[in-house]
Amino acid sequence: MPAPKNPFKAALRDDRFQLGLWVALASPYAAEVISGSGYDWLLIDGEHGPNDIPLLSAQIQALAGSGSHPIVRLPIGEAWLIKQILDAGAQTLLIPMVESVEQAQALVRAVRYPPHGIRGVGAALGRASRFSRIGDYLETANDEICLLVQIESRAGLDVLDAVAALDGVDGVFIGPSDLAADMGHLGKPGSPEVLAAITDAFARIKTAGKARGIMTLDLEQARLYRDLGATFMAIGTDVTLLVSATQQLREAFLAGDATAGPVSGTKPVSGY
Ligand SMILES: O=C(O)C(=O)C[C@H](O)[C@@H](O)CO
Repeated sequence: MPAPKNPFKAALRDDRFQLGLWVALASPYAAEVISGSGYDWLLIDGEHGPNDIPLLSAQIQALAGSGSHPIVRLPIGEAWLIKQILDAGAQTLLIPMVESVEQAQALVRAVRYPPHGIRGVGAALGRASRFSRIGDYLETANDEICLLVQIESRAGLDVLDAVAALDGVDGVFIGPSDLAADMGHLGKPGSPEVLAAITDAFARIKTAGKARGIMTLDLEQARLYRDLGATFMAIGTDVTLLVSATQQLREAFLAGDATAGPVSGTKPVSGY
């Protein structure tokens, strides 16, 4: 029995657009709630969410069987962290702040077993092999791992073509917030200079035949990014949605406007 197929990697290979959401509440319960909302992927954020390996693993478990594929973002692309989270069952990783070809090459090797890489052999202890119940895991795992790297600085843009061309890099995610900050537009990812850099980056990634990823909290910007060729895109975060929905509901009630609730038109399950 081989390693589980990676539906997200297959979709990228077929150039099928994938819509996602950022999940940073560091709660398996919240992740499971969100997994019923129909997103193709959910980004479990180990960089800016207060997550550790056990919590990241629990959120991967919470999404099991849902239609939302878990993409785990590690805080840094260290081989030992990659080994742990792959053994825990992650099949798609997003690694932030890639700024050299050597760094990207090391990431490719970290997600692959020898002789093609350096991933430590221990999956028999982890969810990845269904605790050794997948007998052919070692021989079939490499092909079902999807490696996404983040280019989110001017240094990263300088090496983008070489990074995107690497065998084993399946997609490149442009981090608009960090890229804007590095370009001198802190807090302004929609700045014309940043948008021009993203537009150019998407074209270069497409030339390399790889998937283009991005995220935004602005639906108008999301449609623009989609028109620019985004292949996988997140359009919100659990944290900001929770803040806005709870605040809007209170304000609507206090204003006496019962129709303006953030989820008006959605009836709770009967017996609520
Ligand atoms: O630079 C970016 O933008 C990203 O990498 C996404 C952010 O880190 C995400 O946390 C939303 O703010």
